[in-house]
Amino acid sequence: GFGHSQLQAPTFNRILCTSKLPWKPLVMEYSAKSVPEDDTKTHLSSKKCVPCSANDLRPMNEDSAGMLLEQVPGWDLVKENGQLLLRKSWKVKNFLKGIELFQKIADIAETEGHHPNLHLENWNQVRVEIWTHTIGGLTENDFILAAKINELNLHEFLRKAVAKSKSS
Ligand SMILES: C[C@H](O)[C@H](O)[C@H]1CNC2=NC(N)=NC(=O)C2=N1
Repeated sequence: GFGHSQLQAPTFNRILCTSKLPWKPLVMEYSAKSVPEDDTKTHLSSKKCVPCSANDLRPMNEDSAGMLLEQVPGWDLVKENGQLLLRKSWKVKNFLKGIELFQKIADIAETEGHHPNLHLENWNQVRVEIWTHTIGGLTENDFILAAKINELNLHEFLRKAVAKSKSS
């Protein structure tokens, strides 16, 4: 087996917040067009990703991301090289289950037109990272995709849930 430490983010990544922690936003408004203002009560998983064009999307700030993070349990908010992203890890039963999980996630991504980075390492460690590449940051699209991935029934794929890192 392997220890939890191997599943944690590399040290140069700063985990800002996990969705299990309560988030106390200092700023109660979403930034600019990252999140439509009249739309904040609709559950993310029932929304649709919008096309990502740098013209009308701006990356959301940490406070906004922290608020939306509450709606995507198990996802971490990570800052990497000054850029925010969403990350979630699972330990799958075997390599092929990892590939099958990728296919399920890919189906969602293709339907939404929004795509995560998929990692399968050390035969059974799956890590999914999501951000909006076109703008180099997080938009509501990323949280919508994370919420839809959360709706997958992963029972047949998982060995057991990967423990979250204890530090934050
Ligand atoms: C037009 C279309 O929305 C873009 O090409 C999409 C496709 N999927 C994408 N996925 C992600 N994660 N970020 C993007 O910027 C992105 N761009």
